[in-house]
Amino acid sequence: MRHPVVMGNWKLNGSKEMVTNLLTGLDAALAGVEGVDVAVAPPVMYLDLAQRLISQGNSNIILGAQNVDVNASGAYTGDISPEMLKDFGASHIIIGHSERREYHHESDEFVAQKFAFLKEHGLTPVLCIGESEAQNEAGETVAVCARQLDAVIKTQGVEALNGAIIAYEPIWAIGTGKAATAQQAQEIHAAIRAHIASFSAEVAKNVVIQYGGSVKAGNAAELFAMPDIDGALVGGAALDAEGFAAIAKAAAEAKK
Ligand SMILES: O=C(CO)COP(=O)(O)O
Repeated sequence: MRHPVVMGNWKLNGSKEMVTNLLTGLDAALAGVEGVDVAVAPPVMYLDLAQRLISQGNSNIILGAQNVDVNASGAYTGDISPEMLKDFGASHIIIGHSERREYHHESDEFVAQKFAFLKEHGLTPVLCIGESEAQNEAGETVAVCARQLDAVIKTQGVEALNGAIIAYEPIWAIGTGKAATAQQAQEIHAAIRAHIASFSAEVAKNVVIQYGGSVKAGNAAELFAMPDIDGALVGGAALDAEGFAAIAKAAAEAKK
């Protein structure tokens, strides 16, 4: 049975005060919650503070980050390495988010390089895939997701997906309040899993596939009721401790 993972992607939001309030509130709101891995990805500036707050709390919040670069050290101004993320206890690292693919022109190949680099350093890639509205309307959703996955599978082997997390995030659903319906998302998740199964049934059975895009406390339960939706990558709703904890609880409840 796959263990659900609910992760908050805080994007470019935060201050020392906000990080303190959010993590303190989340720790309290998650008291007694079991059966779901809960992770947060603050901006890297706040990893140190987040690590300290999490270690003082009682719930096992997993620390993550929103990006990694592809060099280990040296003359790469502005870059962040896997070992630096590890140094602050961050284990679950988001790569290939559509905002980075779009605003930073990250290609499938570059994202795959990041994937390999994270694995090499023992970190968990949270690989985002997903189609634009135009691609969706053109019926290209599954082909786009398969192409984004194949950049990893065909260069690193399908076993590279063992222990990694895939986040299916349709771009048209991100920050729009227009989430995919549970049925729509299930259909694509099943197709993604079937694509992976065409390489290895075992890997496909075990890989966690999160849904992301306007997940809220109000639609989480119906999404998690779907057999191939193993958790969520949450943006806006992850900035509220109670609301985010409610999403995590819905995952724990649905996957009992
Ligand atoms: O991009 C997302 C998570 O990575 C989803 O963002 P929203 O939950 O704000 O739609």
